[in-house]
Amino acid sequence: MDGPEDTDTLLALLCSLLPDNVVPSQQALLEALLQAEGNVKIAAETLSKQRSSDSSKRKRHAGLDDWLTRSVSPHNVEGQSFLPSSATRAQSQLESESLNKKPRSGDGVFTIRRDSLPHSVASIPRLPPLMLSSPSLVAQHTPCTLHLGVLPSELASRLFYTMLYEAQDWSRNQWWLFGRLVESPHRSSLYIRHPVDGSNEASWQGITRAWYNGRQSETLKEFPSPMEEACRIIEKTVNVEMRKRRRSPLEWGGDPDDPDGQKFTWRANFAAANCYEGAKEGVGFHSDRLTSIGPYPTIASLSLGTRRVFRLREVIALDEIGQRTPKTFDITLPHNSLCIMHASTQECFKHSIPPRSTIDRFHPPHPPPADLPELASDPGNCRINVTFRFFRPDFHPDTIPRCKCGEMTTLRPDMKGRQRKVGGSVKERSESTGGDTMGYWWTCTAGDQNEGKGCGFWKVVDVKAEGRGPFVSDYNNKL
Ligand SMILES: O=C(O)CCC(=O)C(=O)O
Ligand SMILES: [Fe+2]
Repeated sequence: MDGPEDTDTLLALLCSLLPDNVVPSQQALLEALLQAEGNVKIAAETLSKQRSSDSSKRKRHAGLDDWLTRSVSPHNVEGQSFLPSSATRAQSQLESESLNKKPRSGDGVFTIRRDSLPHSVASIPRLPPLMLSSPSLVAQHTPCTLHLGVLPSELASRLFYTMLYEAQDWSRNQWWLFGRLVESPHRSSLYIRHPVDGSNEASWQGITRAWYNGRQSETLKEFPSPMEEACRIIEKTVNVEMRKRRRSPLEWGGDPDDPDGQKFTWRANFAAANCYEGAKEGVGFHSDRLTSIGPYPTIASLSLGTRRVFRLREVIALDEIGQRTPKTFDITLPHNSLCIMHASTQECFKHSIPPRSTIDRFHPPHPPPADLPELASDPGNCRINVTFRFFRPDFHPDTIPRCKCGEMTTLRPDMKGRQRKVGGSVKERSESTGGDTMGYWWTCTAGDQNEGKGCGFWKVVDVKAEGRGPFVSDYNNKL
């Protein structure tokens, strides 16, 4: 999973730490986070303790709401994130520094952070999530498709048990936020498929460092055999689906033909696996890091075990703010379902697995494989997610620009349309002309690990000058 870039991740983390009977408003959550200088554990303790004195607090929250609303002015509606995302770090370096500063004595916490407050949290009304309860509704409203019962039932069970066993060694991602080390509320791991483009595994090791937010400890594991079996089936499903869709110019165009002469073949060479144990584990809103998978990637996300809600939230461009409200969609992902995040999902939406108060118990339809050692986790209480991805050779770690910290930079889409030349609604961006209207940055994210201190490096991506490709657009030109 990716490092946190925004308030939502922080809010999700905070929610996951709260007892079921504590359900504060978003403003109350933000206030607690500010007071705790971003330490989610302290914020959670404060909120839990404050619960008994609700009536006096309500008065204070109304005051804060009022203050937040008043603080919004046309020139500062820009930031949707509580923390400036790395993509905007250069222009909001000062904000970022003020966020990392400890409050001076006598400073109201709101006074010192006035410029960096989450304007959009206060200013952009959020529509309640719309539940998309069938594959056709998913396809109609989002750039994703949902495929139920995608694997043979026995293989789905075998892969579930295998990954649950593997998950015992997975770790929680960690990163620095507000000067504190925070931890993802789920465990994850990265897997490599062999052979990868004829290159040796060592050449991809750099990717694990970036993947695990700079921690070198993890080594790449190979796909276990049921994952390989599943991957072959999933590749077929993805290719059938992709061939029905219009391709975006910046998508990978390097594997134009498969052995059957079909145009464009999607394949997976890496997989990121996640394990969510119990109702409270989840992942906050994020879009997947594009550094290795490039623009407009296709990601095939397999769900195994207990069903959970996958939440997608539109990110609207700055010029759309005030004109329309970003939509949020909930998709229930049952055991053995595949959600394909097609091209543009990462550019136009953020996604999350929100924590719940309860989850359905999962009854695996098959017993564990006889040769598998005993599991430490209760299978009825867990969800395994495997996201199959294609790491592009033209975005190999050796070719990724380094920032002044000496670390690999991160590829970020210009989700809010800051540098977009041609205006383009989310619909236009997701449907066709993505390559023409979407810009990208290389940005420093070294601060995720280095006690929050990055160098603020960012530069606009120029895929041609950087010698990347081939893209779908290059392929089309040759026709
Ligand atoms: O568990 C899921 O369905 C989502 C996982 C995810 O967002 C990720 O691995 O980046
Ligand atoms: Fe993700």
